[in-house]
Amino acid sequence: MSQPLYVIKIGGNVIDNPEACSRFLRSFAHIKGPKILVHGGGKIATQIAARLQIETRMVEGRRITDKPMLDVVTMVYGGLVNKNLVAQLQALGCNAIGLTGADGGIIRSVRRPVKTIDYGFVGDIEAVNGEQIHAILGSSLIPVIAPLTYSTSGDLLNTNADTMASVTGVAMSEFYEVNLIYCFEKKGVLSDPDDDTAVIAALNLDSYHFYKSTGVINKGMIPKLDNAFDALQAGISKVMICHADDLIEAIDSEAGTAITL
Ligand SMILES: Nc1ncnc2c1ncn2[C@@H]1O[C@H](COP(=O)(O)OP(=O)(O)O)[C@@H](O)[C@H]1O
Ligand SMILES: CC(=O)N[C@@H](CCC(=O)OP(=O)(O)O)C(=O)O
Repeated sequence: MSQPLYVIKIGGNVIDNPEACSRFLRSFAHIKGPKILVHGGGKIATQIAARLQIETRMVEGRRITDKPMLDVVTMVYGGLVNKNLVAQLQALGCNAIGLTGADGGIIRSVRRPVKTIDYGFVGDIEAVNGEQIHAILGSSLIPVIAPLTYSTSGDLLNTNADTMASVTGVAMSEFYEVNLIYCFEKKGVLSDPDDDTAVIAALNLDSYHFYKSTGVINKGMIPKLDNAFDALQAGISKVMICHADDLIEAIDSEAGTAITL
């Protein structure tokens, strides 16, 4: 059996809370062996854009990214958020290296074609350079990946962080037994949105479709789960969705929601 690799995604609501973020990073630092952190930061991008008087428009959970917004997300994801996470991990003894999809050519995308909506500089992922990421991990570095990719025409493209984590995990399953864990600010996928303790311990495709049809699963959880099921269908060993405080317990299947086909 191949070696385990942990691909952990942390969402913007946790990153935006310094105490919650530092608790999460301490747990992340405890994970032994090869690991990758993929981060979001959507909430912070929205706040900084507002300070610059740039309006945020989201359609189906995706940010409309015109040139001024691309500049904001480049600065926020590739700079502010990524480098602060790297600095904090270094202080915890983790040799983290901050990367966008453009660095080392690790994740290439194509600008999303305009159908009814023009998303602007938003990328749909075309290729992940798993060999390159494997080589970085082989140097005992811990990649911290920002949700930006590059196109063959030289653009940086804004790319959903949940999707970045899923496709990165899939590419790495050629080399490792990949565990993909989505960490956010709730205890898992909930069967009652008003009850934070109503965690669904295991969610398969049938129960997902049921909860989606009743509206219990909605908004940002839908694309997150679509990414989770895509990852399982493409060969990832295990996918969990859990609270950022419960990362270690979720690795041991003692907290959060296990996603199964
Ligand atoms: N059934 C559900 N259980 C938990 N969260 C849900 C559910 N349905 C919708 N959500 C929403 O999904 C959000 C998570 O998606 P998103 O905001 O995209 O996450 P992230 O912070 O990781 O980017 C939660 O903040 C929650 O409001
Ligand atoms: C295209 C697109 O929508 N990109 C996302 C990337 C950040 C992200 O995914 O952040 P969270 O994980 O914190 O939501 C955005 O700009 O909001």
